[in-house]
Amino acid sequence: MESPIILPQGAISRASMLGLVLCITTALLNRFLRGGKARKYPPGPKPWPIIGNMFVFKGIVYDTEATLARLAKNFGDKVMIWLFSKPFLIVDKLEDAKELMDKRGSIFSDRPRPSNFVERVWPCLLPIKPLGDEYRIVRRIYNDLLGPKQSQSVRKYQDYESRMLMRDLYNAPEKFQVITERYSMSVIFSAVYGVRIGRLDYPVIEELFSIMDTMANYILPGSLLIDYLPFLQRLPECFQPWLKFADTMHARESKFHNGFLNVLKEQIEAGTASYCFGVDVLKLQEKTGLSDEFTLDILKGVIAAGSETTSSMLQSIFKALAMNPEAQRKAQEELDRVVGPSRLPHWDDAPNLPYIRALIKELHRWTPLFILGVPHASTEEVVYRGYTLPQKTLVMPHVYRLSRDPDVYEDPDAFAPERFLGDDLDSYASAKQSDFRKRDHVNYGWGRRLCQGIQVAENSIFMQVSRLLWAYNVAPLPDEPLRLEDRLHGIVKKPKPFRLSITPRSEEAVQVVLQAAKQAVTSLPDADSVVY
Ligand code: HEM
Repeated sequence: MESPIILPQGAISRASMLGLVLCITTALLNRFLRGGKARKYPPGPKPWPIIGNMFVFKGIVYDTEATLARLAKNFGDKVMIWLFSKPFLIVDKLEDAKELMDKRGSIFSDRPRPSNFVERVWPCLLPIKPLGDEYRIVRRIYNDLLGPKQSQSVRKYQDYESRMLMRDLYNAPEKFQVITERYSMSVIFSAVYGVRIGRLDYPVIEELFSIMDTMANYILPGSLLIDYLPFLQRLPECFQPWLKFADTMHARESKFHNGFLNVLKEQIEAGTASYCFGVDVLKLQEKTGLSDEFTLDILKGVIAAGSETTSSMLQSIFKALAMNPEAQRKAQEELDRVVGPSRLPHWDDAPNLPYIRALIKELHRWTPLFILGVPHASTEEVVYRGYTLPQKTLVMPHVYRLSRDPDVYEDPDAFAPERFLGDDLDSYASAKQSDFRKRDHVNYGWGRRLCQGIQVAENSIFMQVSRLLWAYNVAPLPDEPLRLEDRLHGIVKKPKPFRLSITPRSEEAVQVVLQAAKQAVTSLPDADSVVY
């Protein structure tokens, strides 16, 4: 269905004509101010008067990989593009990404101000929140919530759900993408609300997917008219129909999440609640008097940041493993030696599985979650390597290229977990290394905006990779060659639906998987009890 506020692809030129008239004064003023001093900007395509590189920007939104490859070929590893007077710097080199977003983190840790539409729907979505008091409060709360100790406390849900996942893969291997989606959703909802998701076809979960699908059309930068014509946000509210729609979506989402929070509150009252992040946030609310809305927004934010990301990563992992049988074989040899044939791998095995650790790092490097990572905005003008980067420059890490930077990774296109053997640091510690060459991968971002869910995510990935390879062989089907570049359009580039062969490694493995699922216990209520 066409929406009056989403920008259909062909409408950009119409939008720009309208913008041309209304932006002219501001843009000329901007140009005059910018041109005051002689500045050398990084190379990039020549901007059009007023609209800048709007058409290149459109290419980045709708045809990301091809457009970025063209820009790199024509202009090198640092490319500046302009959207009206807003500068964007695309970086392809790990050294530059580290220098800007990590070493100059005091300057490059802001986010672009989201449109008033996105702000109204997700007031507390930390990954897109600009710096400010509210950002600092939420970041501090998340630091406490998602730290190593709390992440350990929710491991029991990851263990439980991964047993269900292993069993489901045996029963319906062809549904591995849905099975993985359910696993990721159930882990994050268990961790946040203490409510598990046994099935994806519950009406309440269908409502979640419906909200997510609707919002996917609006959140991608460049998909709304106001992304191109931001001055429209200064019109009186009655002339901004998208705000009414934003309020409706926010209310719909709140209703959904309140259903989950109410189940948790009932459990707390009855004295039967298991530990989850919601328990901590409700205690904090009692202590500090946070409003109900803010409390709910904090919890919503964890779900939003942690569900699609993990699910997408886990699905890519299936594909990467199938494409790399030799690495799979080596991992299985290690699992057989360390874990043996009669039980599933467990947390305690992790320190004794160096190849699995290296394999997980390589999976992050080889098939990163984002092609173009989450942008960092600067709060002041800097001169970097002779180039001026104006205040509010958006640094866009080209994660796919960064993960194949030949200055750091030998034979970067090869899938070679061996490159990480001997690197015992976890991804969080590795991100803090001052030498960019020593960091394992950049899938969790940089500096002060580094992903706060690393521990939760890494635990989920360890459970899936170690148990999957212990129990199953994953291989491509003869009639379906697998290609990394087959991804869906969206912020998180999920793999397009694909098929695989997933077969048990032995009859004994099947028995262990079925037994482990049978013996698994949980006291968490299921989402079918949620009233929304
Ligand atoms: C494999 C899974 C995941 C990947 C690859 C991932 C990656 C990322 C990336 C690239 C960023 C932006 C970093 C930057 O701007 O430099 C980010 C931000 C964030 N992530 Fe994750 N993430 C994952 C899972 C999770 C999970 C499970 C949670 C929560 C439980 C989470 C919570 C967050 C939060 C709160 C932020 C915002 C940080 C900020 O802007 O200050 N993430 N993540």
